[in-house]
Amino acid sequence: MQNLVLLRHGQSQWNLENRFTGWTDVDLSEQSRQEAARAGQLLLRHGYGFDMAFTSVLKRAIKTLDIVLEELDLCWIPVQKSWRLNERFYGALQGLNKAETSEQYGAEQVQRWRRDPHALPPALSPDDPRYPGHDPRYQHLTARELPLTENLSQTMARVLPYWTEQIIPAMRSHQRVLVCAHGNSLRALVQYIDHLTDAEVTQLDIPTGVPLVYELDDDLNRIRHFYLE
Ligand SMILES: O=C(O)[C@H](O)COP(=O)(O)O
Repeated sequence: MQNLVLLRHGQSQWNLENRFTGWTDVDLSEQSRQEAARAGQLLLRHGYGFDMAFTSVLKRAIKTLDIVLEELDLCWIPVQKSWRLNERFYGALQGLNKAETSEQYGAEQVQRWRRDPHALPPALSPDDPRYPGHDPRYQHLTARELPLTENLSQTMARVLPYWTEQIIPAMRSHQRVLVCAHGNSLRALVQYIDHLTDAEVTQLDIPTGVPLVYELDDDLNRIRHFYLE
């Protein structure tokens, strides 16, 4: 048996301000540093150790991971960063306040954009300053890979190659793995690992800063999973 730990970054400044974030590279809030430290302490107390970690190219996940590794005294382990673990790209909603958007479009529509795995938020145009093609960290991406908007099933489609080509091989070579990512990139991963239906994933919310432990058999099938308390 082996463990895999998934962790959503601590509260970001825009989680706090209730704004759609997506690929916007906002920082952690003050509170989240404590959340991340607590996640690290919990992992330490329950005896979890790691040989390698994976995260996105967004600072709220990177900094959360740094704080967790600091608590575990594991700052030295290899950390691999990829855009494929980024938050779901929220298109033209990025930056908007979620409550104000509900007032404008109706709560039901906004809930569909947020949770329905096939609902596409309004798209950006490539000349929008929020388009990731303007950001040097995404320069190696093809035009097809650069999103204008994304639903959860598209997020899953770009997370899965990373899962099968990087994370699974690390676990197959018995590396103990920590993945620090985002609410929706983790929802996509959990839908895949747990074989959730679209109806089930619509109900799924992953809390910030709480380690989600998967116990996997030798074929990396899920035995059980639980949040560390
Ligand atoms: O990108 C965001 O706004 C959040 O990280 C996730 O938001 P959601 O819960 O509205 O999907």
